[in-house]
Amino acid sequence: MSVRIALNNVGYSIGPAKLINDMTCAFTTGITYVVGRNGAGKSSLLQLIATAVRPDQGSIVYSQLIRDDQAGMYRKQLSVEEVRTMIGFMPQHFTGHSDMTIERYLTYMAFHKGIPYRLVKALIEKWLQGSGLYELRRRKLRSLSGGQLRSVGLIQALLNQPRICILDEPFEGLDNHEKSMFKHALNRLAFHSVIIMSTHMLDDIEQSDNNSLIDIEEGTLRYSGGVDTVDHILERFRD
Ligand SMILES: Nc1ncnc2c1ncn2[C@@H]1O[C@H](COP(=O)(O)OP(=O)(O)OP(=O)(O)O)[C@@H](O)[C@H]1O
Repeated sequence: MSVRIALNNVGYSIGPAKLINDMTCAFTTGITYVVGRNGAGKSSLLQLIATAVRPDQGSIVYSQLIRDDQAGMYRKQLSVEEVRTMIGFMPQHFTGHSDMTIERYLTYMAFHKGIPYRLVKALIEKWLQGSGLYELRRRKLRSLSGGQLRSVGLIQALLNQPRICILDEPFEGLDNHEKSMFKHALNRLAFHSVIIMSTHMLDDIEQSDNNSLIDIEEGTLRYSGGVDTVDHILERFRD
């Protein structure tokens, strides 16, 4: 059932540097694009939501709509442990396990995510075929190009159709075929998952009622809302 992520006055610092400043916003089912200039705090925000780092001010509350025969519909607050089992995350500098082959790494990740043994081989084969990585499946991650490694990072994040999917610059370095395959997969996932992705590539922002956008500047929220009414925000980045 649907997940909601609410940030309440979230602040995050490293030493004296204030990376995220008093941020209040919420994420629900669909794709939310996170935009902002270099150094705006996009990666920091995604790391916070992915539970990779903790806020030093405010809170992040994860909840899920539950249907219960006795209690009816209600929102259950999720623990960090529960949230972590629901997250697919691709960080900005994804490396995976550089000594593993693509096939071995994805198999390892599939087991790690609890995908039943009997489904793993066919599932990975399908992703590798779709992304054009099948012929490279016995190559070690460390020998891949930036775009190929990014594709592996995206596959591991999407493998188990996570209810929460956090992707930092997912399309960087991908060719058109790879990009359209992953966009298609994300659009399908967006019907029942919260997808949050940062992007520099404004042309990749898809106009849809289901999609949202947040714009941050120097760690502060400048805009949070629909994608359709924000051409003026996007103009800021086209210069
Ligand atoms: N370990 C750190 N110590 C101090 N400052 C940091 C650290 N990591 C990041 N910063 C600073 O925090 C700010 C936000 O960084 P962040 O990587 O979140 O931005 P970003 O919007 O993702 O940038 P980009 O688009 O260039 O990847 C930047 O000014 C960055 O220099």
